[in-house]
Parts: sequence; structure tokens; C-alpha cells
Amino acid sequence: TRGSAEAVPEKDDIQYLTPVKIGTPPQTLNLDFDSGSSDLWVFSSETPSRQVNGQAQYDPTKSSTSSKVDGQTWSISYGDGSASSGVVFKDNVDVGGVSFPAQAVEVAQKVSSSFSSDENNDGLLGLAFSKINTVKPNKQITFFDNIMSNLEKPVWTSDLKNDAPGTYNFGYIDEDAYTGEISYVPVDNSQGFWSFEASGYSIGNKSVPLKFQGIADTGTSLAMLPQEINTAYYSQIQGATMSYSLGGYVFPCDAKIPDFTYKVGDVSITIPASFINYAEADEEGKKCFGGIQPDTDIGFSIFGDVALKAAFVVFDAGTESSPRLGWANK
Ligand SMILES: N#Cc1c(N)n[nH]c1N1CCCC1
Repeated sequence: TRGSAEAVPEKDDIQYLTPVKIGTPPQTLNLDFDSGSSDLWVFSSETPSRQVNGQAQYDPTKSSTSSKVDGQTWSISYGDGSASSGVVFKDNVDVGGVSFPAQAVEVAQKVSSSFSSDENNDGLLGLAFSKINTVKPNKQITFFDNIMSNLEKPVWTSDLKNDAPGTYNFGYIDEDAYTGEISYVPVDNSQGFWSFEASGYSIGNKSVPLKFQGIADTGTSLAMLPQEINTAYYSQIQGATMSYSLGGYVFPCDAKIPDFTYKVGDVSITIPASFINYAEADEEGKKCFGGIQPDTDIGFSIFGDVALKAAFVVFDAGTESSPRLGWANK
């Protein structure tokens, strides 16, 4: 089988939401597909109403194919400080025409304020490795792992776009979605992430052969890269400063900013300057927040949406569990 679903950006491309059908009859929720985590969790009939602000809610009692997974709970917290927790059901989940009849659907009994205040986000669909699923006492399996054996190829691909709907495909590689060749690099999934080694970067006509480890993370908005890269990049922008009050590198919104190119495998991916002038950082609209920020004290870089939307990316579970990432221009 193969499936295809739209990835619709929220304001400033802070995240992308994809419609998912859960249960019978289908209840459609718009979920944040996150290759940086491994829980499929949803706003639900069990989420306290004071924590719900317009989100769609999955109600397992209205689905003839739902079943409670007794004795199981989950609790997740993300790098940005957000969190959620609850209990577990199984039900049919359909993404873009690919479905699995008994997918673990983690229903939220508690969500933190940043989830409550994002009315468009009805939950997450984790696409990292199942080993970091948070359900206790029995870890649950991700949607991708569950459908993998039925897919034409054990892959899913991301084709995110700047301020426009993109596409997540499952089970096939759309040859019309990229240009040139796909360059594959090995993935170290020991920490449960799609972790790979980048081999260099360039700013303007200066190319630097820096090798650094990063994860491909559709659930993170920005490109969180080594301090060396941030220093080199922002030194090229008049008036750029690291603002502790605004939480990162900012620069005058009318500044001329350079493109940024990262090298992975045999491919060089260029993030256009327009993607890096991320969003206004202050009320006066004078300071703008950079789409590249430091990865300090995370231990690896995070290639979030700012980096991924410049590329066509193949998340390939590979054969005999030797996963790899394919990168191509588009
Ligand atoms: N922080 C963070 C983060 C990440 N690295 N991947 N996904 C994340 N989130 C998903 C929903 C909120 C944050």
C-alpha cells in the first residue's frame, strides 16, 4: 500500500498539521507529525474542558472499533517545556489512505498550556523510533512501524514547504517531488531519533568541512545548529545580536541576510535567506528572529522545519533494521 497526506503550515510555519482519521465512523483530527518523538496522542473526550480551546477531540466511546488498553498510561514532555499525559486506547487510524486497525491512540487527560492555546493542533503523531514511546508498562508501536510491512517500501517522505502546504508520503518515493539524486546517509537510532552526520556548511562563497551529528525533526520549527555555524552566519548580518530576552539571535528585519547551505552525503541543501528571516521578534516589527539558532547543551543539532523544508527527505527504515535518511534538492 501507499498513502499521501497534506502537511498544512500554521502561522510562520511554526509547525505543520496533517489530517488523520481515527475510529469508526472516522473522526478527523489534525495532528503534528513529529519525527522527533514516538507517541500518537490526541485531544480527547477525556481532556478537561478548561484545557480545550477549539481543538477537535477523539471520543473513543463514539467509535465502534475502539478498545481500552487497560493498565497503560503515558506521559511525555518536549524540549520546549510542553507536556501531556493520559491513558491508551486502540483504534483504526488512517493517514492518507494507509490504515492500521489497532493503532495505539494515546488520549490526553492533561495537556500543558502551549497545547491548550494552539487551537489548530489536535495532537501529535510520532514518527521517531518506537523505542522512545512513553507508554508504561508496555511501550506502544508507532504508526509507521505498524504499517511498515504493508507498505510497498519501508519508507515515509517529507516534502515540507515555506508558507504553503507540503506532503507526507508513506510507502513510496514520488519521483516528481525532487530534483537530482537522493543521497543516503546512515542513521544511528540508538537514542530513538533519525540521527545522522552532516559533513559541512557554506555561507556565501565560504565552504567549511565541519562534521556534526544532527536529527531530522519535523516537530521542531527551527534549525538548531552548532554555535560555530551561528557565529559564522550572524557575523555576516549588520546589527545581528544574541538576545537573551528574545531567546536567540535576532537582526534588523530589513537587514540583508545570506543563504545557508548544509552538506549531507553527496548533496548540498541551500536554505534560502527568506526561510531564515523567521518571524518578527518584537511588537515594533523592527527585530526579526533567526531561523538558525544554537543547539547548545542538547548534545546534537536539530534539523527542524526551517532546514527540512528546503529538501525532500526519505525516512527509510531500511532492511534488517539498518535505517537511513535520503536527502535531495527540489
Ligand atoms: N521541543 C520540542 C519538540 C521536538 N524536538 N520535537 N517535537 C517537539 N515538539 C512537539 C510538540 C511540542 C514540541
